[in-house]
Amino acid sequence: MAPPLIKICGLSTPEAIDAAVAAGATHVGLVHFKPSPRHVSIGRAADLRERVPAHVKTVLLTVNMEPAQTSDIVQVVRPDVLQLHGQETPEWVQLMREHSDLEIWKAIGVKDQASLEQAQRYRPFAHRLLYDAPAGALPGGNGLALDWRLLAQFRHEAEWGLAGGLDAGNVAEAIRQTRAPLVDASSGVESARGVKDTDKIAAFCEAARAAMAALPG
Ligand SMILES: O=C(O)c1ccccc1NCC(=O)[C@H](O)[C@H](O)COP(=O)(O)O
Repeated sequence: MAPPLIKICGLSTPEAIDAAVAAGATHVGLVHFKPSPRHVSIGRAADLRERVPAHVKTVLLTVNMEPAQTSDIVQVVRPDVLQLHGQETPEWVQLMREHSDLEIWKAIGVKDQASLEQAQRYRPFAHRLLYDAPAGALPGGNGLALDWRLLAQFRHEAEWGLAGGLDAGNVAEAIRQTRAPLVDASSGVESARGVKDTDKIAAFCEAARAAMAALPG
């Protein structure tokens, strides 16, 4: 079975990066979106990225940013993965794909079966679909869960991951129901909005690993 993939998103301090790496996260997420309490400037994102060891992937998250501007930022931050978390169209994702060597993830707000089916339009262009709750006050990072039953019933033909309202207390059940190969948490590993909590990060990673290891076959 493939090793479990665990992403901790919305990291904005060196201490939070270190906590996620020490806890065994496979991916760390940097949010570049000014309205977010987790926003990091390009300079800060580049500094934080320097701190991430080679075995952990850095995910840079943007929202509805023009491809040309995104390319400029990518050159400075040098992430491993670009996570598009807005209303970027499949054509937009295709353009990014054609003009960069990066792994590209498209976040999808899942509200019903139809939205899940619509999301498959991104399959030829995105390396991974990241299923999240529908947008709330922010496009993501709202601590809201989607209906996991939708993913459990779906026949996945793309690489994918589960985000939205996950924490140490519910991630095992989320994995049991959906068999998600990648789980992603932000709000659920914070002590206050935008403030990451070392113990919660460690507990989340531990619970996710144990649940993935316990999956049958
Ligand atoms: O975290 C933010 O503030 C944010 C802002 C705008 C777009 C996406 C954002 N976050 C994405 C994530 O942190 C996760 O990929 C995902 O949405 C899970 O968040 P949460 O429900 O808080 O665990």
